[in-house]
Amino acid sequence: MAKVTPMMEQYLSVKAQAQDAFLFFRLGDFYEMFFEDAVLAARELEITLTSRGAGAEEDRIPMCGVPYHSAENYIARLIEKGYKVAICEQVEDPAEAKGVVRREIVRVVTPGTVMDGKTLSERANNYLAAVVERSGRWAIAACDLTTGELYAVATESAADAADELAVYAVTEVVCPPYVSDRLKETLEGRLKHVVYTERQLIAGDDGAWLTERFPALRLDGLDGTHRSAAALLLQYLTETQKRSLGHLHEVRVYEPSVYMTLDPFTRKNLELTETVRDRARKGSLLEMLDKTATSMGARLLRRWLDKPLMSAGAIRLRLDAVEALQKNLLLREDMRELLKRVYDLERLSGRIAYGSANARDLNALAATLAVVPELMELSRGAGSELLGTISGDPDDGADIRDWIEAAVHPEPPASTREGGLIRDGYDAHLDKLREASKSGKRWIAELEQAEREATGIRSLKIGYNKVFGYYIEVTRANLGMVPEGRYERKQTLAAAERYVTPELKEKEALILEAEEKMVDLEYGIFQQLREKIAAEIPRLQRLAERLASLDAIQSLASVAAANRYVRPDVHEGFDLDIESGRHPVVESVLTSGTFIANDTRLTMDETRALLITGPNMAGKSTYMRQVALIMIMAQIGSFVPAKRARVPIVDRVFTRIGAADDLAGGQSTFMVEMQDIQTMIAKATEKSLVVIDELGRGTSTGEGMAIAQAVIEHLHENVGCKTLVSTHYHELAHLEGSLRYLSNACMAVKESGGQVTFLRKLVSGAADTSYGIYCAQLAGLPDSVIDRAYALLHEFEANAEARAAAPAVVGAAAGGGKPQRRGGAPDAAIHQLDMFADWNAAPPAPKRDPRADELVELVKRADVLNMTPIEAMNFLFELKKKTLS
Ligand SMILES: Nc1ncnc2c1ncn2[C@@H]1O[C@H](COP(=O)(O)OP(=O)(O)OP(=O)(O)O)[C@@H](O)[C@H]1O
Repeated sequence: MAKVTPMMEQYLSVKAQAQDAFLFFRLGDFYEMFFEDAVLAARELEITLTSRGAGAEEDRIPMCGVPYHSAENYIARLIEKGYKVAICEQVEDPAEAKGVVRREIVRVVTPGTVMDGKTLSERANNYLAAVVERSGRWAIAACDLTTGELYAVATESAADAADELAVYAVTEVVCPPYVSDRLKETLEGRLKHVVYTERQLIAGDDGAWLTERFPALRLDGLDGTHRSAAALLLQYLTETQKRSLGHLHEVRVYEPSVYMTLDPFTRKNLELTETVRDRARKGSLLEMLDKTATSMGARLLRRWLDKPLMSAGAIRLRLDAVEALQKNLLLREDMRELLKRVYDLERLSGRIAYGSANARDLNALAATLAVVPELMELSRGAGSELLGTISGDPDDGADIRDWIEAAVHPEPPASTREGGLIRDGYDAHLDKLREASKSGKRWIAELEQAEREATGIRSLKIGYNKVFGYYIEVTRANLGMVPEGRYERKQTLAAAERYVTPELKEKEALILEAEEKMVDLEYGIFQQLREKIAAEIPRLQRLAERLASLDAIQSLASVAAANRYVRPDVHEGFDLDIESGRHPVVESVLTSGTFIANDTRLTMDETRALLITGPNMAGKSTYMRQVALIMIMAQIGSFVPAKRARVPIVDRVFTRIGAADDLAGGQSTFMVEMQDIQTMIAKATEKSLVVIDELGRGTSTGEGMAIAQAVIEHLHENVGCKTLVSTHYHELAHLEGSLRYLSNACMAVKESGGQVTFLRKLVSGAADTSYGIYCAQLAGLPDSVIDRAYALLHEFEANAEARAAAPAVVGAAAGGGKPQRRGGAPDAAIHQLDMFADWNAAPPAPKRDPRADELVELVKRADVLNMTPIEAMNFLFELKKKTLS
């Protein structure tokens, strides 16, 4: 483009500072976008693309725009789609500008830095993280800009860093390019909707940079790697926010080992915060546990669930507090009622720091502070150490509340630029101006009466509009009575004429001047107050944290009381002993009393691993998940769904479900499963809990079974962790004989009159069958298919028996014999029924056809789940050829 207009020149130079964002360029009442921004925005926002001349006529450029008053909506839509928006405003008064009005970017909104709008959930944090790598250590600095929380943690590998990022459910990651490549590779799409923003590390000394730019920021405990991450994060925030970040006043550093590690897959699979099927909060453990009354409490409870504790002392402190409230219904109810009056102090503080809080926000702050003394009084009386600490802090923000109550009008408008913000009597000058404006208005009201009398026009009115100011209005019928000379015509309407008089004009000038001054003065007073409060933000944040903790504890106590949960006895040993445990979520959706409770005993000296076989639909997955959930609940300080529970502290919970259940995940799910198993084997310790549902299902039976056995043996021999494995491979039951600490268990069923009832009771011993065909029958498959399936099964079993008669090929890895302690026969009342007992006596097996055997063998060996469609076609073609040959 040869020559551009001065305005375009300005646009291009501003755009150069916001390459990776849409530039919303303010022109009058619109934000305009040009060039590629315009083309893309028109498509994403479904708005009309136009063009305008930018210099020479042939250089028409694409453009589109959105009205500034509805820009928030458009910005939110772009952010939701993972874009960034740089907002460029006029920064000088057009009247004073020489040439093009100066324009600057005032803020860049990005997915990780949204401060308001509907993109932001009230009950969840919105984290932005910076990630750096230094000599193999990966540090993360994560910040929720809306609340001012700022954390730093360093991990030893990219995989661990990825786990941490998943905990924060970050929406945006700022990192150098090589780090983003590694993270993307490690996360492999497991963290959905993350925007990667590539930035280089800051040049020079991170620590010096931080102290120079953020002198008030506390950096205790940060090492060099943490500091790099914090500096990168704050540099990005400075670049995008272009304003005070006074509410970020402390970086909290922690060791990853102070919390239980839960990888993204385990979180997802256990449905801790959202369900697998529709990623909804409803149906998750969080939804079950969340009876908080405030958004702060809801966010804190989620953070607790994201990071279960590892210290028995800290867990017991929380449990004591929960117990104190669980036992005291009245206290709990009173607390809840008071908490309902508490506003989101964390986000209010953020808005105050940002200078975007309005007068209503300050009133909300005062209303919140008003509740604090009573809440703390209740908390003090509850009789728990943690509640005592929370209420022991004497700061209730009474001074801040007084400032607000003295100054701010009880019912102010949402805008801070229209006056009406400040109470009468607060500022003498403002009162004077108000009086002047009021007396002017009184004078005008009196004038109306006087003019009616002077002219004899009874319908004469004095009105006001923004364009013409005050005027005297006379209807057309009365125009003849208008005094000649004294009234000056100003505006003609269809039914009336409007006039002014010199004295009305003079009064108007006085009133408007007073009002303008009043608006400015009120805004000035308000701003001063807001800044004064901004200096107290660390206090407000501490208070917010105390209130959030009360709410989270109150929530856990309410849930415990409502669902008959018990206090777990948490200890640092190995043994797990749950009497009559229940699955908190499944139980809540079943009609009361129908959930069948089950015991769990995993001990160092007897059973460390359970191999659970049993029919489909019998409740294996539910049972294993319930054990994991109970352990996680205990470590966040929650009561648990059981009659009694002694729960050891675990460092990690791993879960893995069969590949076939995870098909939505992508192409090679079996590969992903194996990678997860690899991580599990590498990371699990004796203090971990491993839950594997349908191990090795994604490949052929032989290989699947071999892998399952090898993994179980490895966990048993080399790790010694608590393990729950469910399998369809009943053949693996023999492992009980060779693995000292493994026991068989199964889900009991009862049969009567050809009907199978799942009893959902875990009993010792191995199941004989999966009842898969029975399930198929329940699902309504035609009788012909069911009959044929039974016939084939019978045949397969006969083959298997024949093979079993040959020399054994599967040897036990565990050396040494194991005492005979097979699980024993199931309860007499509960038969591990052999569905095929009748079958053995039933029609003789069809005559053996070697060709059919070969086909069956081929089909059995086929790894269908890992075949491409073409391979599957070829395979089918081969089969067909063989049947014809
Ligand atoms: N203890 C229980 N009490 C009552 N109902 C239960 C119980 N456990 C499971 N259920 C019900 O049984 C259904 C099947 O349970 P689950 O998915 O755990 O079975 P499964 O043995 O893992 O089956 P599959 O092997 O087919 O995956 C669940 O949807 C649940 O509603």
